[in-house]
Amino acid sequence: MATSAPPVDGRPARFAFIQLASAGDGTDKAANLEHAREKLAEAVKGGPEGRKPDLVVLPEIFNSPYATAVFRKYAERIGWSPEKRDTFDVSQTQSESIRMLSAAAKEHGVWLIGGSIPELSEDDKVYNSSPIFSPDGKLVAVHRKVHLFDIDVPGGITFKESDSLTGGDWQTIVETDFGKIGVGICYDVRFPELTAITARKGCIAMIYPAAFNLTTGPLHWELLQRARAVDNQIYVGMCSPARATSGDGYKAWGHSSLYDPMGKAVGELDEKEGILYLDIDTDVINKARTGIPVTIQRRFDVYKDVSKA
Ligand SMILES: O=C(O)CCC(=O)C(=O)O
Repeated sequence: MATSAPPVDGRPARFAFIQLASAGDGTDKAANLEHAREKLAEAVKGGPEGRKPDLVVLPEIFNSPYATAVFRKYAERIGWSPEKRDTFDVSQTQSESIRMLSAAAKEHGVWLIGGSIPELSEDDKVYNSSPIFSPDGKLVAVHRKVHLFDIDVPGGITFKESDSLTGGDWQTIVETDFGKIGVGICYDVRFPELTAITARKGCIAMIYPAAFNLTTGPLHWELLQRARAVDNQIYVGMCSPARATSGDGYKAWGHSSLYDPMGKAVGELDEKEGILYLDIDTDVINKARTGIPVTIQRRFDVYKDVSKA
């Protein structure tokens, strides 16, 4: 039996989370895209230290209002599927958001988790989808939010994504030059199995474009990220939109943040628009796994099949 966890593959890297404000009231898609394009150009400059990030992340549903009634209206046909992973040609997509994001990733030479956008599928369903680009502008993956945000907290918040969205049915892992990264979207963070499997497949981080609210944000936003990070001894981060300061639309919690494998905050924003730079290091993962060796102490003989429990 192994006495220490095998080291993870990867190298130190820098992330930039863009806590984006909607342009105006959020209803003007062209303005939202233009604002995101400008903020991407700002993020790659690397802030006061001038250190360019390896990976830039945008928030959940950044090109449309976050409202079930309008997802279909804003939805775009991307045309990517896991079967087309090696052959997908971004110049053929009908999606203007994908074209803008691909061009930005290529122009700036960065990995890009392009937040999420409403996607219209070939069979006319609408998904909440996160496109991921390599530094040459290739669309390497699209994560469709697996777990839909259907909740009803009396006196708090009621939201039912399944009114207009369908849940995705694949897990998303991207192989970058600094390590494997898992991607989920917002409510997906509440399902520890997705993160556990991602970590066991060798990921160094799990990143969620997200948009928590003012009921569950203060209670669970930080807790869920730290729990996923400590359980799996990886980095876990969520990138939120900035909180809208006017109007009666969705009010996001903000507080984009990243936690390390020991549960320590690498960085966190408040609720306002901003760019968060975050440095990660695989040594931190390896040290955590050597010191607290849960990765090699698991008892799958006792909890063989969690789905049947
Ligand atoms: O899980 C939560 O409390 C919030 C989730 C959410 O806002 C979302 O999935 O968009």
